Amino acid sequence: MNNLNDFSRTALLRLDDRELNELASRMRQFLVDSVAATGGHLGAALGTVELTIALHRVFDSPRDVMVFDTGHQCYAHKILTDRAAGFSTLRQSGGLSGYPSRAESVHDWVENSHASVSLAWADGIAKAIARDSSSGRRVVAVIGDGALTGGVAWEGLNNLATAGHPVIVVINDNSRSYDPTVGGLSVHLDRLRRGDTTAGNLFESLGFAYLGPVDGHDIGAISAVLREATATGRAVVVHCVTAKGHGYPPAESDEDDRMHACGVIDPATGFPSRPNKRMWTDVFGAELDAVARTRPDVVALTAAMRLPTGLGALSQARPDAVIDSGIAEQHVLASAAGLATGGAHPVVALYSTFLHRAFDQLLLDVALHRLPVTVVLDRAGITGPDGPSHHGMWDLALLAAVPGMRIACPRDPQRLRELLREALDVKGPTALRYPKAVVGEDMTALAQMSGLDVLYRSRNLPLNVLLVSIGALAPECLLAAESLTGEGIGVTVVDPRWIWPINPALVAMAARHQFIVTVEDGIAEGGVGTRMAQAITTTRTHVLGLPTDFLAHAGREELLSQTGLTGAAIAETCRRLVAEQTTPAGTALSGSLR
Ligand SMILES: Cc1ncc(C[n+]2csc(CCOP(=O)(O)OP(=O)(O)O)c2C)c(N)n1
Ligand SMILES: CC(=O)[C@@H](O)[C@H](O)COP(=O)(O)O
Ligand SMILES: [Mg+2]
Repeated sequence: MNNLNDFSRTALLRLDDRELNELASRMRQFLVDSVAATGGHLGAALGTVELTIALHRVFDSPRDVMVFDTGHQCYAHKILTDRAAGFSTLRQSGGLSGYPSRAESVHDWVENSHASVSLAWADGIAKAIARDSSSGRRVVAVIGDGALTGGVAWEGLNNLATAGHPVIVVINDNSRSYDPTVGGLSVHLDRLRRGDTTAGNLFESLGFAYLGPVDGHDIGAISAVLREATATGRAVVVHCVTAKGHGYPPAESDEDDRMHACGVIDPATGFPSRPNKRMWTDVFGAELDAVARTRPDVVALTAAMRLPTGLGALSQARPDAVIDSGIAEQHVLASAAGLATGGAHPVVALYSTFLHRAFDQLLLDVALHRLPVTVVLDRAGITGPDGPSHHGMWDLALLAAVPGMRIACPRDPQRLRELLREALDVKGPTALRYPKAVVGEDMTALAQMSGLDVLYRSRNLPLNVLLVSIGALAPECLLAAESLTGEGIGVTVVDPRWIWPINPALVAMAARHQFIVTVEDGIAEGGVGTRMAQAITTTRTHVLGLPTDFLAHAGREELLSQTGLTGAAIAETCRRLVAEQTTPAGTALSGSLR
C-alpha cells in the first residue's frame, strides 16, 4: 500500500488495527489536499472515513449493497473503490462526480443527492433481493441525522420496521446538517448518545433492533457492531456517532457548518484561496434583513440551509424571524401556508432544485388558498459542479403551472432588491429566482413601459428582433444585441422583471417586431418562453433555454456555453431568423446541447 491509488479493498481484511488507523489518516490527508484544490463536500467526507473503512471491511460490495443518503459523504467510498486517482478532477467537467455515480463504479447505486430517500431505496432493493432468498446479499443504508429529519426518511423507517428484511440502517449522527440539527428527533438522538433511554428508544419502539451508540471513528468498534447487526437477521438501526470535519482542525472549529462544502482553500488554514466575491445570495440576504426591520410580519423559513440561502444576517438581527425546520421542504411550504393564514408574510428560502419535493404543498397548500407566501429560489438555472440533481432548471416550468403564481427574475442587484419588496406587497403567492453566481453591476433601463424595462434599442434600424431577457441572462442578451446592431440588425432587449403572468404590454411590444427570441436558463420545453410564445401569436417566437435533460457537472459558464445561452449563440439564433425572413409565424425551441 504505497499510495491510495494502488490500494485495494481486499487489502482491508489483512490490515491490523494500527494499519487501519494509519490508512484512515492517510485517506483524511488525501481528502484535505485534494478537496482543497477542487472544492467539494469536505466536512461530511472527513467525518465518514472510519465508518466507510468499516463498511467495506464487513460488507462485500457490490454484492452487498451500500446506499449513501444524499451521497455528499461518499468520498472515502470512492477512494476505497479505486477512484483516488480521479480526485484531481472532482466536480469538474468530465471528471469525478461529487456524488455516487453508476457510470463511475459498480459500487455506486443511488446518485440523486436529494436527501432522505436512502431508506426507501434500501427497502426497494432489499425487496428485490429477497426474490432470490438464497442470495444472502445484504443491504445497508447510511443516513445522516440531518437527512433523517426529512419526511420521506420517516416513511422509510415506517416501512422498513415491518417489511421483514434485514436492512441495516446506519445513522451517521454528527448532530448537524449545516447548522446543528433541529427538532425532536435531534433531541432523541442526543439522549441516545448519552445513553439516556428514560424516554424509550424510538427505533426499538417501531420494531428495529438498535445497536449503539458506537464511536464512528473507532474502526474496530464499528466493524464489530456492523457484524452484530448482520447477525440479528432483522432490520437494525446502528447508531454511529461521528464528528463532521473530524481530524482537520479548520473544519472541526468552523462554527458555521464544519466546512460542509468548501471552495478552493489553502489546506494549511482552511481559508479560501480566492477572495470571496459578492453573490446573488448576499444581495438577497442583506435586503431581506433590511426589509424585515420594518416589516414584523416577515418571517423567513429554511429547510436546514440558513447560511447557504442567505439568512445569516436576519437570523442574527431577529432570531425569531428565521425558522429552520430541518430537511423538510414539504413541511416548510405547508407550514408557510399556516403562517400566512395567521397573518405573517413567509419568505421560504430554498435552492431551486429542492422546491421539486414541495411542489404539491406549493400548489395546494399555498396557491389553492391564495396565500401571500414568497418563495425565494437560489441556485436557479445552471448550478455547476453539483451536477444533474442540483441544476435548478425545472422551477420556471413548475412555477408557471401554479394558478395565481407571480414569478420575478431579477437581472441585477437593484432589481433583486426591488422585486423582493414588491413580492412582499403581493397578497398572493410569489416567487423570485436567481443563480449561484457572482452578481454583476446594476443595469439601468433605457425606458420603462407598463412594468417592462427596455434595456437596449438599436438606433436607426428596423424592429427586427425583440429579445426577451429573463433574469440573470440580461448581460448575454445585451452582448448579442450589440453585435447584431453592428451588423445592421435592429434589436430591442426587454426585461419583463415579473416574467409570469405575461405582461400584456409585452404582447403589444412583440407585435411591433419581426421576431421574438426569449432567453431563459430553465428548460425550454414548457418553460416561460414557451408560454410567452403561446400568448404572442402574431409574431414568430423562438425560445432559447435548457434542454429537457440531465446535465452533467461542469462549470456554470461552461454549461451555459454548451447549451447556447451566451451572447454569441443568442446572436447567431437572431441572425439566422432574420436571414430566413420568409418563415411564417409560429414557435421554435432551442434547448439542445451543442
Ligand atoms: C431534499 C434536500 N434538501 C436539502 C439538501 C441540502 N443538503 C445537503 S447535505 C445537507 C445536510 C445533511 O445533513 P446530514 O444528513 O446529517 O449529513 P452530514 O452532512 O451531517 O454528514 C443538506 C441540508 C439536500 N441535499 N436535499
Ligand atoms: C449536498 C447538497 O445538496 C449541498 O451540500 C449542496 O451541494 C451545496 O451546494 P452549494 O455549494 O451550491 O451551496
Ligand atoms: Mg449530520
